[in-house]
Amino acid sequence: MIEVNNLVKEFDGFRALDGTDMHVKKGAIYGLVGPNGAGKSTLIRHLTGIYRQNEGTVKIAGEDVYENPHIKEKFAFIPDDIFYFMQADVMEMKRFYQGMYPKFDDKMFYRLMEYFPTINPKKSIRSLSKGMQKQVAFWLAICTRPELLILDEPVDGLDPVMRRQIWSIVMADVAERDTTVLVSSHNLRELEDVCDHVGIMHKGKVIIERSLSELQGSVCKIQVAFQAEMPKLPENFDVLHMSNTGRVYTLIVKGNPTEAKEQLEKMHPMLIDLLPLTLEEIFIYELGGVDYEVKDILF
Ligand SMILES: Nc1ncnc2c1ncn2[C@@H]1O[C@H](COP(=O)(O)OP(=O)(O)OP(=O)(O)O)[C@@H](O)[C@H]1O
Repeated sequence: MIEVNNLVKEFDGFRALDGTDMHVKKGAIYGLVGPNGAGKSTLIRHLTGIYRQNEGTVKIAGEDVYENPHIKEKFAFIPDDIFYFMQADVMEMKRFYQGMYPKFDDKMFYRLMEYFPTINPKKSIRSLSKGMQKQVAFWLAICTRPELLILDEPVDGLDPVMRRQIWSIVMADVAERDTTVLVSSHNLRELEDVCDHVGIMHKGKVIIERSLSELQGSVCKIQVAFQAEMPKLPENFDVLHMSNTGRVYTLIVKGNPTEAKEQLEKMHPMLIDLLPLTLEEIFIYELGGVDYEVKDILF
């Protein structure tokens, strides 16, 4: 559904995107993550046709995006800072969307109304809170029946109940219509629950692009305790991080979790346990700690 190849974007000689590649399959829920300034928003602005690239290609459903009005009917975009005609109310915005999106589903609009009980559709958007304005953005976006939903920090500013509500509406749409979702977020905990693919951006490049299960199968956390001191680990053991509380050591190891555990078992530990790694832990260890120095990427 999305094909980005060797994308370069320069601002006054600075390469915000430096040969970015990204591939998102139809029906995927793809989480785009990366530290501040990695280039996520710049990449999204190319996908939504706002920026023209210096080099490379940006395609949605096989078509070039820039200056292609036809492609805009296929996707809905919810940016971090939503733009509305502030004097307009929700009903007026709905009419505006209906004019722009031929597939706008009026019945769905009224069906979804019950999910947004605090929003009075006759009140001007200006008088709604920031979180409520975001709810309206989702409400209208889903009704456009997009093939692709592009979300930049989508649930920022929403309360926990509404976050869950919004995700359940999006997931239902994905299940029913095979919608593709690209979501950029810093909230890794939330992405972990909804995404099936992840792209990690760093310094203008997508440095890792994998299914979540592959990613979780390529680094592991092992807790291990030995009778005496910690023995020397095998030569091929690629330890990204090690900490201990007394004799219990916690190792973050690169590679296949089962194989890593089997190797340690040969050293006759008193205790050994394979623990799941969260996406947040993978992100931090893959990018080499809080300074985000990429030093241990072997993929
Ligand atoms: N219009 C612009 N003019 C000049 N530099 C820009 C412009 N837009 C982005 N940049 C630079 O490009 C780099 C990438 O910015 P971008 O906003 O894409 O990052 P991001 O990954 O979305 O960051 P964040 O997580 O903080 O939102 C940054 O160094 C930023 O300063």
